[in-house]
Amino acid sequence: MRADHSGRKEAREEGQEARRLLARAHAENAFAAGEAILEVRDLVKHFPLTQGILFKRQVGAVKAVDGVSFDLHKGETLGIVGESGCGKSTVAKLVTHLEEPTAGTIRYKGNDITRASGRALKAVRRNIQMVFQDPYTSLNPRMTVGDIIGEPFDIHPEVAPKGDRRRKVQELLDVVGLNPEYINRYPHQFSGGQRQRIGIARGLALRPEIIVADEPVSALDVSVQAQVVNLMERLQDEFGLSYIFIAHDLSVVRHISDRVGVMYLGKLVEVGTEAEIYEHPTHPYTQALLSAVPVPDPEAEGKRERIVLEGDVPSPANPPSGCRFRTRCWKAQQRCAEEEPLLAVPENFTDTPVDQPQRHPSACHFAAERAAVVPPAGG
Ligand SMILES: Nc1ncnc2c1ncn2[C@@H]1O[C@H](COP(=O)(O)OP(=O)(O)OP(=O)(O)O)[C@@H](O)[C@H]1O
Repeated sequence: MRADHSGRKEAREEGQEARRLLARAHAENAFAAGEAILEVRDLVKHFPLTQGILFKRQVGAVKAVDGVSFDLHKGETLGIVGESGCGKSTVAKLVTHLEEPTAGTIRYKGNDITRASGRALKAVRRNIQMVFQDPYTSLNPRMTVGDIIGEPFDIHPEVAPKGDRRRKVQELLDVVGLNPEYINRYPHQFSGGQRQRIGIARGLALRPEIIVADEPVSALDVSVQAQVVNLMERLQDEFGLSYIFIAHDLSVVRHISDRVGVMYLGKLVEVGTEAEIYEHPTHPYTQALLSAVPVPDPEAEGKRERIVLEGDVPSPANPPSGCRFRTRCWKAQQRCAEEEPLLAVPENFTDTPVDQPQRHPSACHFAAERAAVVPPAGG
């Protein structure tokens, strides 16, 4: 019995290794084909947990991001979704170099920028810009809109020489749909949506190639959210931008994203195209998240089954062994506690034709489709 068990375990480990290699080869191919503008591999950020006042000693670590890999392609929007505390903002800060990773690599156009410093870091910061969540607190209330939008030019005067700045800022105001004559106004004179437009104009000032938007519309009224998302889509087309769009709201992410990554406790658990994730999710966590999205049609709402997750999200300082989602998962078995599922095409879909939407990376030993959890797009 025992020999049989260890034999199966060995076979499983071999299978896992093969899938790990395949996943890596696939990622490398994608880059070799010149598709990826940004490659993130095995990114880790652990924040030390310390105790003591005079003599601080480390007693553990918050595993905010724990082995995240993805590619971002030119002109693409990659949405990242997940509950509060799953590590989305930390991923954003790592990609934009506001935090230094504990491990892993970030490559921009083939160059390793993980620990870039000096000139290289300046160039990275110019090309990868961030738009923040809260337009009410992220803009300095004492600065005029012109100074806020033009501030990046102080660090990169080559983009806009002093005499040219006012015109450049007015152009940017126009591009984001604000009156260029508002250049001398202060943030409090604008609505939430207008303030987020100012934040976007500032993000665009240096003509970046990538914008990382961390919950850019979460603080706005629903009616204003759509306007800002539409503006971002228009700017993407106009300037050939690539976006990493972070949000906890699955409906907002669906609207703008080409691909979506679902995060849970510091890891990506499922990645796929918008249709793969929303219409053919195979990870139980994604299915639970989607089942909680409100459906506008009361009849459809009445018919669908809502998955209620039990328990709270475990602490990222002490995540469960094996699959991190297992403590809240209705499918969990012994294997889930012993063996961490990889983010790859699940075993039971490896024979599925490649063009089938259910065949996409999902980190679950028991990945399976679950029908009709969300309304069709636009429904
Ligand atoms: N500077 C820090 N020091 C210690 N722990 C941190 C720090 N920044 C984030 N964390 C922790 O890391 C985990 C992930 O946080 P993060 O803000 O990335 O999550 P999130 O998914 O963006 O959530 P939210 O939407 O609430 O911002 C959380 O448990 C958080 O408390």
